Amino acid sequence: MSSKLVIDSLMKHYPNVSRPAINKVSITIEAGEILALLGPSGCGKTTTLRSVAGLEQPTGGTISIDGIVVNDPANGIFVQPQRRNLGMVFQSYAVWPHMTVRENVAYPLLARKASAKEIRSKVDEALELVGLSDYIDRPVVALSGGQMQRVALARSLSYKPRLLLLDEPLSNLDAKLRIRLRDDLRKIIKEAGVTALYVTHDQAEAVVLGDRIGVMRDGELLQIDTPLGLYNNPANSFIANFTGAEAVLNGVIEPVGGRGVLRLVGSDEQIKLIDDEQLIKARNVKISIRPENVSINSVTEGGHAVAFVGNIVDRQYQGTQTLYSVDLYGQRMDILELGTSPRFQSGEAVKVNFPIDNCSVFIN
Ligand SMILES: Nc1ncnc2c1ncn2[C@@H]1O[C@H](COP(=O)(O)OP(=O)(O)OP(=O)(O)O)[C@@H](O)[C@H]1O
Repeated sequence: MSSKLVIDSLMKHYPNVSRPAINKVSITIEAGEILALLGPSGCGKTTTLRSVAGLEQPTGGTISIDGIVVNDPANGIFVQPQRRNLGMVFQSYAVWPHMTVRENVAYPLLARKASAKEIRSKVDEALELVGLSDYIDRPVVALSGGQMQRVALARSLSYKPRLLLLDEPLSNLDAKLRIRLRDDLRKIIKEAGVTALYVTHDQAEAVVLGDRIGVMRDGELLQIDTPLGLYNNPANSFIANFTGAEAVLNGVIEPVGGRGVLRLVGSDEQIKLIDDEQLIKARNVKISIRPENVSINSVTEGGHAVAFVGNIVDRQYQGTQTLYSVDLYGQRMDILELGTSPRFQSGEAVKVNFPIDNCSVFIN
């Protein structure tokens, strides 16, 4: 059974620290949904997760699980962690080293006084879910890091928690394992049908795992949206940047008949028309573009709706792709081209095809 989690105006003030670690954070996670909480180190994501777990006492706001309030400091309500029926997986492999895989996964069921028959079937089911059925009698210390995290996950899911909380569970794994377990994790969580809160500073993890992503900075929740929404309509330049839009160019908007014409500083070419009044009023704006959304062509190739001529100043061959640094009217932008053979040289003039629908415009 999965549950709905509602976090409302949550606050956490640590004693003797002026800025709150979390500041009026409100998030609703629907039953069966995976919400990834993304943000740089120190933004307050772990504090939010630990508050939901009951391991941290928030100083304001409320948390409720399936309509039952578990935290409400203003009214003296605090439900102990063990009474919240949550599953947790952390960065460190929290497994019992002296036990086998079976004993580890059975542990929370024993603590809940389940019958031997029930324990057997639930352990089998949880290990099947994480793909470790063949390792059931192995001591956990004889497993790889990735397998230990699968044990930790199976142990957290075996007793069918109402919510699964995961705090950077892939951070200690090497790159290849991290990607494999990342891809499997979503399938496992969805198959278990459990509501999940997943904390990470890795945007790729958030995108692959989350049904929605919440982005935090300095204790505040800046935006919450689907991965597609977040990537294509970031609310501000911090989010655009944090989710990988590396090129930020200076733009200017000229008002024409109630609308605004967006141009790149130094160029006469119209990029697009703008209707946002605040942007038109600001005039000087930032245009953020993802390197992978821009394409480049030889200057001799055919036209494109909005194309600028730029010069390649540098290129970095990355094996499966090449990252070009291009000068555009005195501004630098990165452009990424997939493929194992770079097509352009440093110093070459190229046509830069501007992704009109995929550029975000922000006030300076
Ligand atoms: N016990 C504490 N006392 C005082 N300040 C704390 C305490 N624990 C955390 N903080 C502060 O609260 C803020 C949020 O910390 P938190 O651990 O939630 O961030 P985070 O986004 O999870 O970062 P990381 O990814 O590095 O764990 C930080 O500024 C941190 O320094």
